[in-house]
Amino acid sequence: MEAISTSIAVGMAAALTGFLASYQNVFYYFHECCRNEWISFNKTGLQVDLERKLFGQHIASRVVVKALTGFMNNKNPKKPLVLSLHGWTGTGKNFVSQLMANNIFRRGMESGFVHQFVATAHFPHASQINTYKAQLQEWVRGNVSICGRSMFIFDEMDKMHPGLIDSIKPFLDYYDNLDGVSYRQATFVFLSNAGGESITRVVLDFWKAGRDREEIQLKDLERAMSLEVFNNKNSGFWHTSLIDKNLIDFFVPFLPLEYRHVRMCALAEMEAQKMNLDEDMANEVAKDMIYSPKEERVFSVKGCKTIASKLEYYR
Ligand SMILES: Nc1ncnc2c1ncn2[C@@H]1O[C@H](COP(=O)(O)OP(=O)(O)OP(=O)(O)O)[C@@H](O)[C@H]1O
Repeated sequence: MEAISTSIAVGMAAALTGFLASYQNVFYYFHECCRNEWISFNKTGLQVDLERKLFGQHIASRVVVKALTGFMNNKNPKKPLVLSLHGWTGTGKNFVSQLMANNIFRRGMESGFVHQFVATAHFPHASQINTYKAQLQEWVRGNVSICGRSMFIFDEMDKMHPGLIDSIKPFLDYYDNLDGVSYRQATFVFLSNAGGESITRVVLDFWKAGRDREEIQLKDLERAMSLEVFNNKNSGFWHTSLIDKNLIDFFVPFLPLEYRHVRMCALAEMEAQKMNLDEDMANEVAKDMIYSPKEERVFSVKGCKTIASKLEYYR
């Protein structure tokens, strides 16, 4: 009798465990959690997105795919992935961050594991730097302890207070863990306009020499770009040892966009807004943008920014 009741109890416990496990699976199917169902890198998806949606950025596309593939496939990275995206306004830095998030997190930028900071909006007052430092450190620590695969995007990095950049430095380093939290699976993406002038100079030289833009390689830009970032006294980077200490894994240059790219942006935006594709309107929009330098007028000063609002006007 006793044996029967024991086996019934064991059976019930097993059934309950099974029920709880499947309940948990159903729960996590609908509620985002730090598991593979919600976070997994889709390399092909990223490649396709970059090929189809990102215009004129052959180097950035290549570097981003390479960096993420290596990092996401490594079960035991030695440090978090740190990408620094540089270039003129409107050339696609935020856009690429979104494409990255979309191909790692099922909820993309809406994911609770993707965190975006904008220097001027989130940390506007230099006098409150100590409060910001403490808040930022706690925010990063808290979120990484919930999910190691968290992604942090820092926009306007060049406007960020040097002290604030310094305060996140330990998270980017090769530490096994800090106070019991390991940051090695996390991704940090820094966006800035620093380096934009140097990048433009190199692209202009290629253009003047009649060379194909696609011939430009990362090495053609890297040196000029890092010199500008280093020497720019207004840039937050200048004060810090992020670059000094090799904490940035990849510099990702964004090239200034030309008329043909702006045109493609206009067509893409029409598609996004479910409008009929109108080549003439795309030409008009592209023609109305301002191009620099003064004599050559090759590069759109605002890149593809403001295209969406311009379309409203032409409709
Ligand atoms: N290279 C590009 N290819 C396709 N679309 C682009 C590209 N660059 C910009 N766009 C479009 O323009 C919009 C604005 O660009 P985005 O915000 O990515 O620029 P940014 O480089 O981050 O600029 P900023 O330095 O001012 O923040 C994007 O949402 C996208 O729709």
